Amino acid sequence: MRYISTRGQAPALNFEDVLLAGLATDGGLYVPENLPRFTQEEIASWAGLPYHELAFQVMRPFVAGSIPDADFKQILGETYAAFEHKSVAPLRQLGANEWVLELFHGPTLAFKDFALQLLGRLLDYFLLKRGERVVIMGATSGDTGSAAIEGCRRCENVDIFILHPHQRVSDVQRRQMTTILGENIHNIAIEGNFDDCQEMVKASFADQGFLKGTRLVAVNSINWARIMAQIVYYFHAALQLGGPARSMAFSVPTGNFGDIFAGYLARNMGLPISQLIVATNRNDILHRFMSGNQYDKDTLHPSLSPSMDIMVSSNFERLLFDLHGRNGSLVAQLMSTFKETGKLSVDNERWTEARRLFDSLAVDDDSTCETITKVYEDCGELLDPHTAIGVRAARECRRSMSTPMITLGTAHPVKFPEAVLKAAVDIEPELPAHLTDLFDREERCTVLPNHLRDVQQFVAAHGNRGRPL
Ligand SMILES: Cc1ncc(COP(=O)(O)O)c(C=O)c1O
Ligand SMILES: N[C@@H](CCOP(=O)(O)O)C(=O)O
Repeated sequence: MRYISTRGQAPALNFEDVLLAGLATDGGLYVPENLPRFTQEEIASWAGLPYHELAFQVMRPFVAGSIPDADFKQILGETYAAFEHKSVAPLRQLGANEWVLELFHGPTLAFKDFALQLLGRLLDYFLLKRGERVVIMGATSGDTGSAAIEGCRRCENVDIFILHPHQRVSDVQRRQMTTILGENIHNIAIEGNFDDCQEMVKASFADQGFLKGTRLVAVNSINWARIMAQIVYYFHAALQLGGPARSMAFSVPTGNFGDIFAGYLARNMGLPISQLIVATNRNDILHRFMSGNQYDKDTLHPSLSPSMDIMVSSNFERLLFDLHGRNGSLVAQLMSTFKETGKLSVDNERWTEARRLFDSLAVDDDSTCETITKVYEDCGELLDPHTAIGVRAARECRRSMSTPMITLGTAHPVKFPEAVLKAAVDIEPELPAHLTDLFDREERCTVLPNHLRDVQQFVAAHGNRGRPL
């Protein structure tokens, strides 16, 4: 399998090199040159497979040529054994033909574990073979950071730097990152917002001189391997509810457009999906694009769903690439206009196509809390605020009552006590056994100003097991 850049100018890479990259050298994101497509019979034959075996079937074409089947199977077996629930991603029924796919039974209680538990193992696999040491830089609004640290903490050849917006992640999220101590683990709190953190990571890919020749690797969803692993659970959910013989609808709490892009790919790979709903919080650039063809930057507002406090949405570029017939020059022009003006719109035909592919809704904090309360009162399921946004959008945008509607349950409510408290439900979620002492653990974190140079100097000074590069 070969991967090409959405801006058309960077060299095509194989899976191993794409995993060990971040942004392409032309600033684009990598996508498969040809998407695999499965027949309905093939998909149907996977019913009842354990999660790691289904993952092998779905992801095998993407890693072809880079990992022998036996090694990939072993890595997947180990990856999904780290999840608490025997189904790995169980479905919970909320109402008539209405479900939540619980993606928070991994070690850090969010959907990011599905890809980052795998990514850490894949990095170890390739880096040990190559005898190479790399630096990881990641930006987080709370969940990617802890999942990346947890996924990579035992990697022998990795130094990891995670940037989060200072005082804009929940206490549980922060502590899940800052209490993992190790000479190769570095948490940096940036005096800015998530977009500032993400921009610094992307700028570092564009200019890697400060790394003195050490390779820079991404753990955010700009890394193709993240998207690849997130495709699997769409198949897993559909197969449990009678797919592919019947089609499904999915509602996806959305920020960086990675998780829903994985659903869009699952549909293009042959899984019958009749509706995909983009559910945002009040930071609604994606909803403004889907509903009015205006992908315009706005002020980023802190919300009760902090992990989705994102304005510039990385994977939107991957969609633009498809909408523009995979023409990299057109995408490069659009992205350059967006960089200069903070605004982007597409021609009417392409926008109509985007609207055919996705429905969307923006949900504010009050409606988020209302939904947490209602769902808890009606069926005893306590939603986290991100999932609640998905459920709200599912209920408001649903097109057919006879099609199963599945909302991705992206995080465990215990990570967001503020929203749960505001929703005034009579239950306080408890941290699972492996995290009960989270608030007693020592924290380590460096606060830095919102300046790229300070961050790059910090990385250069600590990038070799805490010593200078
Ligand atoms: C809990 C949670 N829900 C939803 C999202 C949105 O996912 P994506 O960025 O892939 O759109 C994120 C992070 O971005 C998250 O942490
Ligand atoms: N919500 C994310 C933001 C980063 O998104 P990613 O999927 O591109 O890593 C977070 O919690 O960090």
